Amino acid sequence: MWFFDIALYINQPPRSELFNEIKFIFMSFKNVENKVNVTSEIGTLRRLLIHSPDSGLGKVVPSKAQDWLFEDIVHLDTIRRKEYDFYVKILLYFLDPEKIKGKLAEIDAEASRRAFYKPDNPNFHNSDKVIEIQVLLSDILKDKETKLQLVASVCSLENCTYELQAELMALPEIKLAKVLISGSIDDERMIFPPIPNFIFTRDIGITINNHILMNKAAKQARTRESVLTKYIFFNHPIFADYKKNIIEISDNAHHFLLPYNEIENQKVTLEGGDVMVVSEDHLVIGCSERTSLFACNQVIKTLFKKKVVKKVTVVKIPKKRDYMHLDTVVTQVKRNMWIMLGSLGRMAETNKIPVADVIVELQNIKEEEKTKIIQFKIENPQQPVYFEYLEDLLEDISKNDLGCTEEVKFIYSGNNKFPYDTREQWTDSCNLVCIKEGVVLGYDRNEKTLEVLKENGFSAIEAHELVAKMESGEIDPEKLSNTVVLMPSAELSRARGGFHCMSMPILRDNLTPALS
Ligand SMILES: NC(=O)NCCC[C@H](N)C(=O)O
Repeated sequence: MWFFDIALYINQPPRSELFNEIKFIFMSFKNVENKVNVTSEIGTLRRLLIHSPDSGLGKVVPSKAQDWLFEDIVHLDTIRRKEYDFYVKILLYFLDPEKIKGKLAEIDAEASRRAFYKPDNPNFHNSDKVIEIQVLLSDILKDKETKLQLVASVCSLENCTYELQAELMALPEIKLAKVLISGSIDDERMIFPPIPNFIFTRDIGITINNHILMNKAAKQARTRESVLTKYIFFNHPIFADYKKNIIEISDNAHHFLLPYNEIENQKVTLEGGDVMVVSEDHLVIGCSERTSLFACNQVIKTLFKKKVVKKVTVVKIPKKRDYMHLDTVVTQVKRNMWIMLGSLGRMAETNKIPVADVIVELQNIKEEEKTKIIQFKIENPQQPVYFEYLEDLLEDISKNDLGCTEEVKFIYSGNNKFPYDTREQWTDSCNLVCIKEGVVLGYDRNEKTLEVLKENGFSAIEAHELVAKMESGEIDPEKLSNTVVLMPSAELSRARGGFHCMSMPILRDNLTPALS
């Protein structure tokens, strides 16, 4: 079998002439229930995994907020009632309207005490389209063997005593699922840390066509999420037909023989926010703070060997907290429209603050911060193609993978004007999720970016207004187009992720051919 190492290529200068293989996508618009299939970032969303803020978010203390990857402590009731619940409502109107349409007044009545939104409550919506991961966890815990294995794994990870392990084993599954996620028993007793980032389900795994690539968390604060999801993917009936299609990546062979100080540099880590299925044949991976070059290398080899995709592009972005995953700097809005941070693309030069004398070392650091883009093809991985700018890659995807004939447009965070570009990227201006092509959810606070979206033909509607109008019938979700839904964000944005991060699509419609 051929062997190649992307590290050999990533540091080479980009070639100017790009080789574009023209290929249009003609795919069916057929959906089958309980199917796992995602072939784009923008096809109509049919099923996804989400996780509503659990009580663990309300246990983040200031001294641990940064370690647990939150920028601040959040107010639990506000984040649920005034923010995340709107996300659930909107997803249900689009994906599973029977659950909500005509019932909103009762669902949101004070007397209902949010039962519809609580996964451990008998009146929980329990949608099989908008799938709450805590429900999947409690489902698999009904099996004694799985329960035994999972409790042992978590207890080993969290260094629990044998006595605590026995106590957890004795809990009924619905309660146990809650404890394994929140880290607390009866909401009172903290037994291990919360996993507040579990709301960012994008990062736990990625559906690539009919395969699922599992993550390998880079941060200790997210390792329990990986353990829980591994058991879910391998044991829950909704993934039963796809067991052979679950892809795990592993540490490099004999990594344990390396001295500790070298292990750090050779880590294999991958988080879903770095992985985008942009077409049936093409996967884009960010090599970032969270996803290592070694992981990219392994993913490419595995996907090519299994023939899951034909093309993988690695986008190396600066390893910075600000841009922890690729989807914090770029997401797709329509087949010919992308939203991105200008400083990582062609616009990098335009809003730089002038520096009089830049010393050579600093220049080198700047060089390291440049985005590098390299594309591997299954038929000849040893001859990769380089793209100079992110826009070049995105334009190539729109035109050559998705068959776009119109002009490809780039919406820049904060209109690419300092300081709004960086401020708004920090609060996820570039992290939008498509419910269907051209209908996206994003935070309400990124005003400058929104202005540019509006200039490019988008209307904006506040989440509460959209919900009211879908309930009254004034707006038909099927007919909505070119719209950005402005989601309340005061608390959620402190967790440093947007709606792209808060969604793990498992089924999207395939894109229909582009109209020419
Ligand atoms: N895909 C994403 O960008 N996810 C956001 C993750 C935010 C979370 N606080 C983290 O730092 O991991």
